[in-house]
Amino acid sequence: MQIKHLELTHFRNYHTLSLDLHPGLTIVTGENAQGKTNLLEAIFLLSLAKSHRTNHDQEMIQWTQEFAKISAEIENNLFTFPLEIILSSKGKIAKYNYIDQSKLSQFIGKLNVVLFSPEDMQLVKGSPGIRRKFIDSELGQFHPVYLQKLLKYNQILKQRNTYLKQIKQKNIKYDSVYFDIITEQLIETATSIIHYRINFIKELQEFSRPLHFSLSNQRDELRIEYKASSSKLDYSELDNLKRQLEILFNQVKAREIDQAVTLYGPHRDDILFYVNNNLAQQFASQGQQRTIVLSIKLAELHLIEKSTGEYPVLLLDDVLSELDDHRQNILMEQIENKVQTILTTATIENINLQNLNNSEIICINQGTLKKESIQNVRKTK
Ligand SMILES: Nc1ncnc2c1ncn2[C@@H]1O[C@H](COP(=O)(O)OP(=O)(O)OP(=O)(O)O)[C@@H](O)[C@H]1O
Repeated sequence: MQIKHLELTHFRNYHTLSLDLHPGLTIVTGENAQGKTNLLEAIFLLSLAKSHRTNHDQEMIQWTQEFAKISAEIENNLFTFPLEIILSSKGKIAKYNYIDQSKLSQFIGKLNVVLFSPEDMQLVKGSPGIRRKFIDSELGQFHPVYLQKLLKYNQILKQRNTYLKQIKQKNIKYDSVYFDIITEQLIETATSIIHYRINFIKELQEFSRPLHFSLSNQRDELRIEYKASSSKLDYSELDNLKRQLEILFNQVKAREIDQAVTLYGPHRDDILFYVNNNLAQQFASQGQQRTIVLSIKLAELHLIEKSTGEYPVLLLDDVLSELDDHRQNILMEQIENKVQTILTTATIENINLQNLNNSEIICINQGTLKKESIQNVRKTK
């Protein structure tokens, strides 16, 4: 899958932009605050209908403008199609093939991307919420049904927590029949979310393990585990997961009413990373965290290819120059001639340009782009 053409109107510091994209590697370089990340953010938005760095769509509209528009021509194995997102004070319009998609879940994943940005370093040592967000957005991209289930789970969870609060505040009388019904609905949806997540983690582990091993110079073995919110749940026994959840919810009912919150479920699960059987959350160095995240991101490329039959577009925001030559080489081997990649960097000083042939360099200055041939840049380097 690749982006053939991208157009931006009033998007952050781009007043207008019209750009044909190279099918291989594009290196976007420029000083700080010139619009490199903004460009990747626009592409990410076309994939997941939301930004990777803000929850406020209005922030992406160019100051003093009424709307922002991002459109692109995408090519997959079968055909070429247009995607478009318009942001305004009235909300967000997402179009596939020029037709408004009233449900964003129908739009999400038409373009598949994998993004690796400096914030992803939080994946290993940050809060569990960051890891859940990661799993949700990756699964959501190629399993629209997962997104619907997640949406439903969050609605029921909110409804259940509101009910628990109302009981605690004595605003309403406890109705055990009603409470059992919403609990049952919550368990039903939780069961399928956990199934999806565990299968995803298994596949992620399968693909990332050999990548991690070679990235770490055959030194480190990576293991990824999906961790249940309660030690009473055994996720290796998936066949009776629903029953396990029913027993647990029954046991903690009184405590939940007392604390006015839903104590267990996928909204409190986590992912654990182990390197050579040591918990990475506790001990991994900056370099080891980077290697874990890189192997996960590369594994995702293969996972998406396995699931959709095509490699996604890879977006690397300011991460390549932090990698040593060995890791840069493995990354290049993985993407070469098969994954359209757009990477940003403030300087190309630390980037090994010698083996980069199927690529293009774009120099960016205050939202204005200029293409340079790799041979020219190599000469001046
Ligand atoms: N809504 C907006 N309207 C206009 N300009 C904006 C808007 N939002 C952000 N900007 C501008 O975009 C620029 C930042 O762009 P971006 O985050 O892409 O930088 P960058 O080139 O990736 O820099 P760095 O290398 O520091 O990460 C800043 O100059 C900022 O003022």
